[in-house]
This record gives sequence, structure tokens and C-alpha cells, in this order.
Amino acid sequence: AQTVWGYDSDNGPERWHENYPLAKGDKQSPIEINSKDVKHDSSLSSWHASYDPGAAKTILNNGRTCRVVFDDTFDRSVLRGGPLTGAYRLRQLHLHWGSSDDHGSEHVIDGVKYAAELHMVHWNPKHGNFAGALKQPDGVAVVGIFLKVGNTPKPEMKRILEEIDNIKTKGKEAPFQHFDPSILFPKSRDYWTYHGSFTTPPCEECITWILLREPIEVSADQMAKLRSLSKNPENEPVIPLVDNWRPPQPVKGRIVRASFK
Ligand SMILES: NS(=O)(=O)c1c(F)c(F)c(S(=O)(=O)CCO)c(N[C@H]2CCc3ccccc32)c1F
Ligand SMILES: [Zn+2]
Repeated sequence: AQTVWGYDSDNGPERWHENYPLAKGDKQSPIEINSKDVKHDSSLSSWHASYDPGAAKTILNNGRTCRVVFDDTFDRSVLRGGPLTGAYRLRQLHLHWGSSDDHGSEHVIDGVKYAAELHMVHWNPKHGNFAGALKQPDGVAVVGIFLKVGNTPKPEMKRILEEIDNIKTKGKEAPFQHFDPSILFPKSRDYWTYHGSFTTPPCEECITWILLREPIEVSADQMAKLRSLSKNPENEPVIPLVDNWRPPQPVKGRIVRASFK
């Protein structure tokens, strides 16, 4: 039987292309960003998020990540500006993390792997619905925020981490309301942007990536909390949900632009 994709040796990123041929495309994500190859683009405007806290609905452990989903049936929580044309609707946010603090992010910056990377997935309503947007090069925009372990953890991460105990195993879902994810943004709005793909199958190349330069801080305990999630369903042997990151993919001549000098 076809093994469902995952992050283990028998179903991990090196084998995704067997069932998802796009995984071997020329515009795959994540990538390694080297500052010396980045092009400062003074024409890049700043990005703006206007999120309605009431749009937050539930938090879910889908066995691959922990995901918060939002009501995206109208322009309720949107991202504008930066490299984007028009308003993109916030659909979900999720994280990638490692089995220890020295790795876990998907994008790697000048050789630095962060402990985790938070993604806010938005889609372009001009394409009708999310499924339609997946098929367009300007269909999706993902804001990536790096998480580093420090001793002045950002209190705003607490809300997500407090819910972890209610979604320990695959398939567990809990209400997650009255949450404005823009509280997670760092102070600086500096970002890198490039064109790439989902970092999970089906790996469609429909994403405008907006990676924030300034990481946010989490505590070692908060990272341990994230690592306490399991990828197995309830009442099955415990398999820790860790190392759910895809390694950097070939840049293949793509230009990474920076909004800052
Ligand atoms: N790093 S990332 O931003 O590329 C990215 C993920 F890493 C990730 F895990 C997910 S998922 O939905 O939790 C699991 C895969 O469906 C999605 N969800 C997307 C991927 C494709 C798809 C299809 C339907 C609904 C959501 C998604 C995702 F966009
Ligand atoms: Zn992601």
C-alpha cells in the first residue's frame, strides 16, 4: 500500500516525489538564504496584516503539525502589501520544529537553523477558493516567523502552547477562539521574499514567501511543550511529533529579495 507521506526514512522528503512529482520542481521550498546572494529591492513596500480575532476557530493536531484554522469565507483576516497584489485571506497557521533546540526551522539563514518556524498561510481570493489558489503562481502567501530559544520568551506564544495539552494526539482538535495571530509578529517588519512552494506534499509552486528577518523568542520549556505532541492517534504507541521540517531545496537561479539593506 502507498505509505502516506511523512518525515520518516520510509516516507520522508527524499521519497515524496514518488507520489508527488511536483516535489522535484524548480521552485521548491524551503531554501537556504545567503545574505550575499540577496538583492535589496527598494520598491518593496511594507506588508500589513489586519486580522479579526473572531476569525480564529480551532487548533488541531493533524499528526504532522499543530495547526490553528481561521474562518476564510470572506475578507475577514487579510494580509496586504509587501510583494503582494491585493488582499490574501488567512486560512491557517502551523509550526515546524526539531527534536532539539539547535534545529527545526525549514528555511536556513546564513547557515543558521532556528529551533522552529511558524507559518501563516494566506490565499488569494481572486482564484475563487483555496483549491483554485493552489494552482496559481500568485495563489498563496505564507508569512514565516523564526523561533529562537532565549530567556525573554514572547508571552504571546503562550496561548498556542497552553492548548497543546488538549491536542496531544493525532486527530485531536480543540476550540481556539478570540486570537489575533499578529501579536506573534516581531518588532521589525524587515523581510525576505521569493517564489516557492508548499513545504509539504503536494508541494505546489504557488507560494509568495515572506520571511521575517527578526526571530521571536521562546523558552526551552515552550519548545519542550511543542515536542510533547505525538504523531500517533490516542491509545496507540507514543511517537513524538518532532522534526517535521523539510530540508532546504535547490534555489535553481531564483532571486531572493530583501525589503531592507
Ligand atoms: N509549510 S506549508 O505552509 O507549505 C504547509 C505545511 F507545512 C503543512 F503542514 C500544511 S498542513 O495542512 O498542516 C498538512 C499538509 O496538508 C499546509 N497546508 C497546506 C498544504 C497543501 C494544502 C492543501 C489543503 C489544505 C492545506 C494545505 C501547508 F501549507
Ligand atoms: Zn509550514
